[in-house]
Amino acid sequence: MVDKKLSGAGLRGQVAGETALCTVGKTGAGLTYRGYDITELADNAQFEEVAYLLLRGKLPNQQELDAYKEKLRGMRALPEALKTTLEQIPKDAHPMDVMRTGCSMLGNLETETDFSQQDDKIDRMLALFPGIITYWYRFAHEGVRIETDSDSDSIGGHFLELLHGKKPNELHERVMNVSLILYAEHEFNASTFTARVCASTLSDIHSCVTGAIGSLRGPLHGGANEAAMALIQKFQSADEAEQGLMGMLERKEKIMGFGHAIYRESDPRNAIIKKWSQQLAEEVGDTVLYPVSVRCEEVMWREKKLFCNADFFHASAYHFMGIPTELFTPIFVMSRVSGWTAHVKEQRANNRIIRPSAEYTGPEHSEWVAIEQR
Ligand SMILES: CC(=O)SCCNC(=O)CCNC(=O)[C@H](O)C(C)(C)COP(=O)(O)OP(=O)(O)OC[C@H]1O[C@@H](n2cnc3c(N)ncnc32)[C@H](O)[C@@H]1OP(=O)(O)O
Ligand SMILES: O=C([O-])CC(=O)C(=O)O
Repeated sequence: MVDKKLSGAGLRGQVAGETALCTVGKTGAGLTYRGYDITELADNAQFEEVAYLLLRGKLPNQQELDAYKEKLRGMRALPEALKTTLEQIPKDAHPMDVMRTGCSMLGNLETETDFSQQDDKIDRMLALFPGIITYWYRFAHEGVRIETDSDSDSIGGHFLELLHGKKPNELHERVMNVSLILYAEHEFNASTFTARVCASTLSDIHSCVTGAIGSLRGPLHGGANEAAMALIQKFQSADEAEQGLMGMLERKEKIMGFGHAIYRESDPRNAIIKKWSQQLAEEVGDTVLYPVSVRCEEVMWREKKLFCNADFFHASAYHFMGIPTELFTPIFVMSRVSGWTAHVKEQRANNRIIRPSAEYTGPEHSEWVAIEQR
């Protein structure tokens, strides 16, 4: 993909606005949040610290971070009416639809009536999203009504604790933290652009995020981590994976978790999550999924010069932590809500309604035909 053209359909390569939040692929491969390199953030930061950076414009000092985490911990309780709504959603619903409904319902219960409330509304979503998805999931699948408070100090640890009903080990909490950092922000991707378009009409924050969840759901965007899992699970060995992929490429099928709209050489998030996936594979004694994933990566590069994006090794990493596949994209939501809402704030601070033009390709003039003559 080295000679990838950033032009043509899909608004590719067109500047659609300004942002001080993020650069993607500036050197062909890099990713920065407010100037900080993603590798450094993943190595050193807590997700809450990164959310603060995106939403408040600077890294917090220790006191600020402690206060921010304390605030988020205090906002984890689900309103009763939201629990009732979640209990109505069928067991076979897609969890992304549950997230969308959960966010939308929250907007009814705790409406943002004035933009001066935006920071509190955003923090509430960050604090509440793990509870929304796990409350529904465990009610629908196990028939239990869980408490959505936990002692966990981090959003990632909180999610795992609610999902599994017990404290995660240190490695799992760490990987969740890294994963949430990697997924937090990515410039004008489809879901973020959705949020900004909605914000540009001066709509409320829950509408912006609800729309963004809908855009993230698709397999060409956030849904790719689930699709990647479905792919690697089909194979019993690396050799079988190679054979399977060659067949798919011959049939010109899309391989989910590969390629990117902006990066030309690699997605810097891949090397990071791949390393953690390997550690988790060692922890669980995996001898299939990780080698299968590595072989897929090798074959795709050798055959198509296509590289793994952020989603591919997330699939095995999440699986090794016992996370059901259908919850993969909702985790993306728990993280990206920080980026989406940082963009909403940025859009609101310097707004003009986003309304591009279209190239008309329809008929020049159509003669009116009465209904009985059609
Ligand atoms: C966190 C994220 O959202 S990352 C993205 C997650 N999405 C996926 O993993 C889905 C699979 N990947 C894709 O569909 C694409 O690579 C996208 C949507 C990410 C980017 O789309 P585009 O920018 O339009 O792709 P691009 O212009 O690089 O495509 C070039 C060629 O490579 C092909 N190609 C791109 N990705 C893939 C893939 N994963 N598998 C097979 N072929 C591919 C395209 O079909 C295209 O071929 P063509 O010229 O014969 O039509
Ligand atoms: O930037 C994109 O088009 C998709 C992506 O990787 C993301 O949103 O994380």
